[in-house]
Amino acid sequence: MALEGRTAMVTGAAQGIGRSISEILLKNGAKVALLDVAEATGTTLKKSLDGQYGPERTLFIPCDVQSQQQFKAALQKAVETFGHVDIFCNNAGIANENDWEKAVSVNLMGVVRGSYLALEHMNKLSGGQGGVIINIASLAGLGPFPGAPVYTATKHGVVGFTRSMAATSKMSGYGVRFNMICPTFVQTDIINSLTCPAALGQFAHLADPTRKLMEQHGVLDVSRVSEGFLQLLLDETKDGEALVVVSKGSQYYTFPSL
Ligand SMILES: NC(=O)C1=CN([C@@H]2O[C@H](COP(=O)(O)OP(=O)(O)OC[C@H]3O[C@@H](n4cnc5c(N)ncnc54)[C@H](O)[C@@H]3O)[C@@H](O)[C@H]2O)C=CC1
Ligand SMILES: CCCCCC(=O)/C=C/C=C\C/C=C\C/C=C\CCCC(=O)O
Repeated sequence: MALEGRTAMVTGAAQGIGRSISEILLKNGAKVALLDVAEATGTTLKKSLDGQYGPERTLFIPCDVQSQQQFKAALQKAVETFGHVDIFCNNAGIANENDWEKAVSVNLMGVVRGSYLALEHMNKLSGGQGGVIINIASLAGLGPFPGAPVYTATKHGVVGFTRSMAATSKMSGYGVRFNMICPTFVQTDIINSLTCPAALGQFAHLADPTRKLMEQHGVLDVSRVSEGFLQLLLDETKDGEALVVVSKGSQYYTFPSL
Protein backbone atom coordinates (compact mmCIF):
# COMPACT_ATOMS: atom_id res chain seq x y z
CA MET A 1 0.00 0.00 0.00
CA ALA A 2 1.15 3.52 -0.90
CA LEU A 3 1.42 4.76 2.70
CA GLU A 4 2.62 1.60 4.45
CA GLY A 5 5.04 2.58 7.27
CA ARG A 6 3.99 6.24 7.15
CA THR A 7 2.49 8.01 10.16
CA ALA A 8 0.10 10.96 10.05
CA MET A 9 -1.36 13.46 12.47
CA VAL A 10 -4.70 15.14 11.66
CA THR A 11 -6.31 17.94 13.70
CA GLY A 12 -10.11 18.25 13.88
CA ALA A 13 -10.16 14.55 13.00
CA ALA A 14 -13.28 13.51 14.91
CA GLN A 15 -15.76 14.36 12.15
CA GLY A 16 -16.28 16.00 8.76
CA ILE A 17 -13.29 16.62 6.46
CA GLY A 18 -10.73 15.61 9.12
CA ARG A 19 -12.40 12.26 9.62
CA SER A 20 -12.53 11.63 5.86
CA ILE A 21 -8.81 12.51 5.51
CA SER A 22 -7.96 10.19 8.42
CA GLU A 23 -9.94 7.36 6.81
CA ILE A 24 -8.26 7.71 3.40
CA LEU A 25 -4.85 7.65 5.13
CA LEU A 26 -5.82 4.45 6.97
CA LYS A 27 -7.19 2.82 3.80
CA ASN A 28 -3.81 3.46 2.17
CA GLY A 29 -1.80 1.87 4.98
CA ALA A 30 -0.77 4.80 7.22
CA LYS A 31 -1.09 4.99 11.00
CA VAL A 32 -2.99 8.07 12.18
CA ALA A 33 -2.97 10.19 15.34
CA LEU A 34 -6.45 11.72 15.52
CA LEU A 35 -6.54 15.05 17.39
CA ASP A 36 -9.72 16.85 18.32
CA VAL A 37 -11.14 19.03 21.06
CA ALA A 38 -14.40 17.00 20.88
CA GLU A 39 -13.47 14.13 23.19
CA ALA A 40 -16.68 12.08 23.03
CA THR A 41 -16.88 12.17 19.20
CA GLY A 42 -13.19 11.34 18.91
CA THR A 43 -13.43 8.40 21.30
CA THR A 44 -16.44 6.98 19.42
CA LEU A 45 -14.60 7.33 16.10
CA LYS A 46 -11.50 5.61 17.51
CA LYS A 47 -13.66 2.62 18.63
CA SER A 48 -15.21 2.32 15.19
CA LEU A 49 -11.79 2.56 13.44
CA ASP A 50 -10.37 -0.08 15.84
CA GLY A 51 -13.01 -2.50 14.51
CA GLN A 52 -12.05 -1.80 10.89
CA TYR A 53 -8.26 -1.37 11.05
CA GLY A 54 -7.14 -2.73 14.44
CA PRO A 55 -6.37 -0.69 17.58
CA GLU A 56 -2.66 -0.22 16.79
CA ARG A 57 -3.35 1.82 13.63
CA THR A 58 -4.85 4.89 15.37
CA LEU A 59 -4.45 6.98 18.46
CA PHE A 60 -7.07 9.49 19.64
CA ILE A 61 -5.61 12.43 21.52
CA PRO A 62 -7.93 15.10 22.95
CA CYS A 63 -6.29 18.38 21.94
CA ASP A 64 -7.31 22.00 21.53
CA VAL A 65 -5.13 23.52 18.79
CA GLN A 66 -5.29 26.82 20.71
CA SER A 67 -3.10 25.33 23.43
CA GLN A 68 0.66 25.14 22.77
CA GLN A 69 1.04 22.79 25.75
CA GLN A 70 -1.69 20.34 24.61
CA PHE A 71 -0.54 20.40 20.99
CA LYS A 72 3.12 19.78 21.90
CA ALA A 73 2.17 16.93 24.27
CA ALA A 74 -0.03 15.39 21.55
CA LEU A 75 2.85 15.35 19.06
CA GLN A 76 5.15 13.86 21.71
CA LYS A 77 2.59 11.11 22.44
CA ALA A 78 2.22 10.28 18.75
CA VAL A 79 6.02 10.10 18.32
CA GLU A 80 6.36 7.88 21.43
CA THR A 81 3.64 5.55 20.11
CA PHE A 82 4.43 5.43 16.38
CA GLY A 83 8.16 6.32 16.35
CA HIS A 84 7.78 9.35 14.06
CA VAL A 85 5.23 11.54 12.26
CA ASP A 86 5.81 12.31 8.57
CA ILE A 87 2.42 13.58 7.40
CA PHE A 88 0.71 16.46 9.20
CA CYS A 89 -2.70 17.92 8.38
CA ASN A 90 -3.83 21.15 10.03
CA ASN A 91 -7.56 20.82 9.44
CA ALA A 92 -9.33 22.01 12.64
CA GLY A 93 -11.40 25.12 11.97
CA ILE A 94 -14.50 27.01 13.03
CA ALA A 95 -16.78 29.66 11.49
CA ASN A 96 -17.86 32.27 14.02
CA GLU A 97 -18.03 35.95 13.08
CA ASN A 98 -19.45 36.74 16.52
CA ASP A 99 -16.55 35.23 18.47
CA TRP A 100 -14.11 36.36 15.79
CA GLU A 101 -11.06 36.33 18.03
CA LYS A 102 -11.60 32.62 18.60
CA ALA A 103 -11.90 32.11 14.83
CA VAL A 104 -8.49 33.77 14.38
CA SER A 105 -7.07 31.72 17.25
CA VAL A 106 -8.27 28.33 15.93
CA ASN A 107 -8.13 28.84 12.15
CA LEU A 108 -4.91 30.82 11.82
CA MET A 109 -2.91 30.60 15.06
CA GLY A 110 -3.74 26.87 15.33
CA VAL A 111 -2.37 26.27 11.82
CA VAL A 112 0.83 28.24 12.52
CA ARG A 113 1.28 26.40 15.85
CA GLY A 114 0.73 22.97 14.29
CA SER A 115 3.00 23.72 11.33
CA TYR A 116 5.86 24.93 13.56
CA LEU A 117 5.58 21.93 15.90
CA ALA A 118 5.47 19.53 12.93
CA LEU A 119 8.43 21.28 11.28
CA GLU A 120 10.48 21.08 14.48
CA HIS A 121 9.96 17.30 14.47
CA MET A 122 10.40 16.72 10.71
CA ASN A 123 13.23 19.17 9.88
CA LYS A 124 16.13 17.27 8.30
CA LEU A 125 18.57 19.98 9.43
CA SER A 126 17.89 19.08 13.08
CA GLY A 127 17.82 15.28 12.77
CA GLY A 128 14.25 14.79 11.47
CA GLN A 129 13.25 12.57 8.56
CA GLY A 130 11.44 15.23 6.47
CA GLY A 131 7.75 15.09 5.67
CA VAL A 132 4.66 16.75 4.23
CA ILE A 133 2.39 19.36 5.84
CA ILE A 134 -1.01 19.95 4.25
CA ASN A 135 -3.18 22.77 5.58
CA ILE A 136 -6.93 22.97 4.97
CA ALA A 137 -7.76 26.50 3.81
CA SER A 138 -10.93 27.23 1.78
CA LEU A 139 -12.08 28.88 -1.43
CA ALA A 140 -12.57 31.77 1.02
CA GLY A 141 -8.75 31.86 1.21
CA LEU A 142 -8.64 33.01 -2.42
CA GLY A 143 -11.49 35.51 -2.63
CA PRO A 144 -14.06 37.38 -0.52
CA PHE A 145 -16.78 35.38 1.20
CA PRO A 146 -19.55 37.92 1.95
CA GLY A 147 -20.85 37.76 5.51
CA ALA A 148 -17.74 36.00 6.83
CA PRO A 149 -14.92 38.58 6.72
CA VAL A 150 -12.91 37.18 9.62
CA TYR A 151 -13.29 33.59 8.38
CA THR A 152 -12.12 34.89 4.98
CA ALA A 153 -9.16 36.66 6.60
CA THR A 154 -8.08 33.54 8.50
CA LYS A 155 -8.20 31.42 5.34
CA HIS A 156 -6.26 34.04 3.32
CA GLY A 157 -3.78 33.89 6.23
CA VAL A 158 -3.52 30.10 5.94
CA VAL A 159 -2.87 30.42 2.19
CA GLY A 160 -0.17 33.09 2.63
CA PHE A 161 1.48 31.31 5.55
CA THR A 162 1.57 27.94 3.77
CA ARG A 163 2.99 29.40 0.54
CA SER A 164 5.64 31.31 2.47
CA MET A 165 6.55 28.22 4.53
CA ALA A 166 6.91 26.16 1.33
CA ALA A 167 9.37 28.73 -0.05
CA THR A 168 11.16 29.05 3.31
CA SER A 169 11.50 25.27 3.64
CA LYS A 170 12.77 24.86 0.09
CA MET A 171 15.37 27.65 0.46
CA SER A 172 16.51 26.33 3.85
CA GLY A 173 16.74 22.65 2.91
CA TYR A 174 14.34 21.44 5.67
CA GLY A 175 13.11 18.52 3.53
CA VAL A 176 9.47 19.34 4.31
CA ARG A 177 6.83 20.08 1.65
CA PHE A 178 3.95 22.47 2.42
CA ASN A 179 0.69 22.48 0.44
CA MET A 180 -2.93 23.54 0.98
CA ILE A 181 -6.44 22.62 -0.10
CA CYS A 182 -9.08 25.24 -0.93
CA PRO A 183 -12.48 23.54 -1.05
CA THR A 184 -15.83 25.12 -1.86
CA PHE A 185 -18.80 24.19 0.38
CA VAL A 186 -18.58 20.66 1.76
CA GLN A 187 -21.37 18.75 3.52
CA THR A 188 -20.26 18.97 7.17
CA ASP A 189 -21.51 20.61 10.37
CA ILE A 190 -19.56 23.86 9.75
CA ILE A 191 -21.93 24.96 6.98
CA ASN A 192 -24.74 25.20 9.56
CA SER A 193 -22.86 28.30 10.79
CA LEU A 194 -23.80 30.03 7.55
CA THR A 195 -27.44 30.19 8.49
CA CYS A 196 -26.95 30.44 12.24
CA PRO A 197 -27.51 34.00 13.55
CA ALA A 198 -25.29 33.34 16.58
CA ALA A 199 -22.34 32.45 14.32
CA LEU A 200 -22.97 35.20 11.73
CA GLY A 201 -23.13 37.88 14.43
CA GLN A 202 -23.62 41.40 12.97
CA PHE A 203 -23.95 39.87 9.46
CA ALA A 204 -26.98 37.68 10.25
CA HIS A 205 -28.95 39.60 7.56
CA LEU A 206 -26.71 37.92 4.94
CA ALA A 207 -27.94 34.38 5.72
CA ASP A 208 -30.19 34.29 2.62
CA PRO A 209 -27.61 35.50 0.06
CA THR A 210 -25.15 33.04 1.59
CA ARG A 211 -27.66 30.21 1.17
CA LYS A 212 -27.98 31.27 -2.52
CA LEU A 213 -24.18 31.26 -2.88
CA MET A 214 -24.20 27.72 -1.52
CA GLU A 215 -26.84 26.68 -4.07
CA GLN A 216 -24.82 28.25 -6.91
CA HIS A 217 -21.51 26.64 -5.87
CA GLY A 218 -23.02 23.29 -4.83
CA VAL A 219 -22.15 21.34 -1.70
CA LEU A 220 -19.56 18.57 -2.07
CA ASP A 221 -19.16 15.23 -0.35
CA VAL A 222 -16.18 15.08 2.06
CA SER A 223 -14.59 12.35 -0.09
CA ARG A 224 -13.79 14.99 -2.75
CA VAL A 225 -11.48 16.75 -0.28
CA SER A 226 -9.83 13.57 1.04
CA GLU A 227 -9.19 12.35 -2.54
CA GLY A 228 -7.52 15.73 -3.25
CA PHE A 229 -5.51 15.37 -0.04
CA LEU A 230 -4.16 11.98 -1.16
CA GLN A 231 -3.25 13.39 -4.59
CA LEU A 232 -1.28 16.28 -3.02
CA LEU A 233 0.40 13.96 -0.55
CA LEU A 234 1.57 11.37 -3.06
CA ASP A 235 2.74 13.77 -5.78
CA GLU A 236 6.21 14.72 -4.59
CA THR A 237 6.47 17.50 -7.20
CA LYS A 238 3.77 19.48 -5.38
CA ASP A 239 5.20 22.10 -3.01
CA GLY A 240 3.56 25.45 -2.20
CA GLU A 241 0.50 24.44 -4.22
CA ALA A 242 -3.17 25.21 -3.53
CA LEU A 243 -5.51 22.49 -4.73
CA VAL A 244 -8.93 24.05 -5.41
CA VAL A 245 -11.75 21.53 -4.99
CA VAL A 246 -15.04 22.71 -6.54
CA SER A 247 -18.11 20.99 -7.99
CA LYS A 248 -16.77 20.85 -11.57
CA GLY A 249 -13.44 19.27 -10.55
CA SER A 250 -10.14 19.84 -8.75
CA GLN A 251 -7.33 22.00 -10.07
CA TYR A 252 -4.16 23.72 -8.91
CA TYR A 253 -4.61 27.47 -8.44
CA THR A 254 -2.45 29.82 -10.49
CA PHE A 255 -1.35 32.70 -8.28
CA PRO A 256 -0.48 35.98 -10.01
CA SER A 257 3.30 36.36 -10.29
CA LEU A 258 4.62 39.45 -8.50
N1 LIG B 1 -17.33 22.27 5.17
C1 LIG B 1 -16.98 23.23 4.33
O1 LIG B 1 -17.81 23.75 3.55
C2 LIG B 1 -15.55 23.69 4.25
C3 LIG B 1 -14.67 23.53 5.32
N2 LIG B 1 -13.40 24.01 5.22
C4 LIG B 1 -12.46 23.83 6.32
O2 LIG B 1 -12.30 22.46 6.60
C5 LIG B 1 -11.88 22.29 7.94
C6 LIG B 1 -12.70 21.19 8.60
O3 LIG B 1 -14.04 21.64 8.73
P1 LIG B 1 -15.32 20.71 8.56
O4 LIG B 1 -14.94 19.29 8.58
O5 LIG B 1 -16.07 21.22 7.42
O6 LIG B 1 -16.13 21.13 9.88
P2 LIG B 1 -16.62 20.30 11.14
O7 LIG B 1 -17.22 21.31 12.04
O8 LIG B 1 -17.44 19.14 10.72
O9 LIG B 1 -15.27 19.72 11.76
C7 LIG B 1 -14.34 20.53 12.42
C8 LIG B 1 -13.63 19.67 13.47
O10 LIG B 1 -12.64 20.51 14.08
C9 LIG B 1 -12.73 20.33 15.49
N3 LIG B 1 -12.24 21.52 16.16
C10 LIG B 1 -12.83 22.75 16.22
N4 LIG B 1 -12.12 23.56 17.00
C11 LIG B 1 -11.03 22.86 17.40
C12 LIG B 1 -9.92 23.16 18.24
N5 LIG B 1 -9.81 24.35 18.82
N6 LIG B 1 -8.98 22.21 18.43
C13 LIG B 1 -9.12 20.99 17.88
N7 LIG B 1 -10.15 20.63 17.12
C14 LIG B 1 -11.10 21.56 16.88
C15 LIG B 1 -14.20 20.09 15.75
O11 LIG B 1 -14.42 19.47 17.03
C16 LIG B 1 -14.57 19.20 14.58
O12 LIG B 1 -14.35 17.83 14.86
C17 LIG B 1 -11.99 23.67 8.59
O13 LIG B 1 -10.72 24.26 8.66
C18 LIG B 1 -12.90 24.43 7.63
O14 LIG B 1 -12.68 25.81 7.70
C19 LIG B 1 -12.93 24.61 4.08
C20 LIG B 1 -13.77 24.81 3.03
C21 LIG B 1 -15.12 24.34 3.02
C1 LIG C 1 -18.33 30.81 7.08
C2 LIG C 1 -18.61 29.35 6.82
C3 LIG C 1 -17.60 28.72 6.00
C4 LIG C 1 -18.04 27.46 5.40
C5 LIG C 1 -16.96 26.67 4.86
C6 LIG C 1 -16.22 27.27 3.67
O1 LIG C 1 -15.06 27.60 3.79
C7 LIG C 1 -16.90 27.40 2.44
C8 LIG C 1 -16.41 28.18 1.44
C9 LIG C 1 -17.07 28.20 0.19
C10 LIG C 1 -16.99 29.17 -0.69
C11 LIG C 1 -16.34 30.49 -0.44
C12 LIG C 1 -17.16 31.55 -1.08
C13 LIG C 1 -16.68 32.52 -1.76
C14 LIG C 1 -15.26 32.64 -2.08
C15 LIG C 1 -15.13 33.71 -3.08
C16 LIG C 1 -14.36 33.75 -4.11
C17 LIG C 1 -13.40 32.75 -4.49
C18 LIG C 1 -12.67 33.25 -5.74
C19 LIG C 1 -11.54 32.36 -6.07
C20 LIG C 1 -10.82 32.90 -7.30
O2 LIG C 1 -10.83 32.22 -8.34
O3 LIG C 1 -10.22 33.97 -7.22
